Amino acid sequence: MTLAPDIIELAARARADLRMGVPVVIGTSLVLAAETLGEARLKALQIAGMPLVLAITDWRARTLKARAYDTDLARIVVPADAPVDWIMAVADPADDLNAPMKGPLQSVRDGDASDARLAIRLAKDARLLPAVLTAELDNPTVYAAQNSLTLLDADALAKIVLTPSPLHPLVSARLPLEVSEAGRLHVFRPEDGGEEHYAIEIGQPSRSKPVLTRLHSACFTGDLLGSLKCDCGPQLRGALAQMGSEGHGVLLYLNQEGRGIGLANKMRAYSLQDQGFDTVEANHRLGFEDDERDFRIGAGILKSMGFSKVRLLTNNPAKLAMLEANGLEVVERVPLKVGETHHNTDYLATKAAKSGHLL
Ligand SMILES: Nc1nc2c(ncn2[C@@H]2O[C@H](COP(=O)(O)OP(=O)(O)OP(=O)(O)O)[C@@H](O)[C@H]2O)c(=O)[nH]1
Ligand SMILES: [Zn+2]
Repeated sequence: MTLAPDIIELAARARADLRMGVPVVIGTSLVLAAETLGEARLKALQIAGMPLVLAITDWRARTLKARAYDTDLARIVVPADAPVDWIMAVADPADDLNAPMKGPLQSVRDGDASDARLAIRLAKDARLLPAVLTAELDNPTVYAAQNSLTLLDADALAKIVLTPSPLHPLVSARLPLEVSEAGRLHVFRPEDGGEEHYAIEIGQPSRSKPVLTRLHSACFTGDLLGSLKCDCGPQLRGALAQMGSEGHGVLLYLNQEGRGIGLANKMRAYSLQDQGFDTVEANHRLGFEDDERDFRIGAGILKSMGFSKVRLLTNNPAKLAMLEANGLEVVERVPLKVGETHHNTDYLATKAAKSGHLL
């Protein structure tokens, strides 16, 4: 057996490289994340005379009024002498309102966008802004070897990126809680080096009856700091309290901070909200979908714990649909209306108007 890393391991390595500002090779493209691009590497590429393209999502392209010939993304031509600031101004909306955009931006029409699409997926998975600098390589294998870069086969990568990694129960231990002394915390670890997720089991819920369930997405600001901008903290404590008073339930704590964009990007979104954009518009200006979470992860954990029927504590119909589509029976939706403050009225109203949340 070979000791060489397989495609899942190479993808994990590539995510770490991109976060560090190290280039990776995907298919025939050299790729760097815009957010971590350094002046020295950009200069080296420019001196080598490599034509550079900045790939952004169609959401970001819409804000910048750039043509997205590749439907879900746009490949923007980078001027030969562009500094890092130019690239960041395209990638990051922080200064959109202050600094009028340089433009018009020219989009590439010819060629294949599939390497760029995979690169944006990896940048999102690395919780970076979805914007990547790319350059076409004549001989990707030799270039990667000469520069000690991670080399990913595009077809192999395409096969793994869209399916969530299998999760395995790692450890569980008794955890007495304020709401119930019969608490137990289970840790699940994915095979792809990504975030671990947790299940908090209260009591000993029967596996043959519907279990009171909450799929809670991590919210550092709401869960831990008592942020008034969202309703996450009260929802977390409310759900646990209800499980405690009924004597059993299961709360999945999914590490999908900021609806899957990560805390740094969520803070970027909060800055945009201070400029007057709502929660959905802020995600779009950053180049993200409204919601980047994958609820298949939650369905997988529930099934592996032996549950098949749930009473789901939520106001979000997308969670009901995703569980049903992934083999769980939702016998009841239990509303979870807690934590309204005068800071989050607009946030909750936007979720109802744009994300279909039930009031
Ligand atoms: N991107 C982004 N994420 C946010 C914002 N405010 C809160 N979040 C995140 O949104 C997620 C809220 O998740 P959940 O508690 O599962 O809520 P939900 O999808 O609204 O559904 P229910 O609470 O079940 O009704 C957490 O990951 C928060 O970090 C925001 O303005 N922008
Ligand atoms: Zn929150």
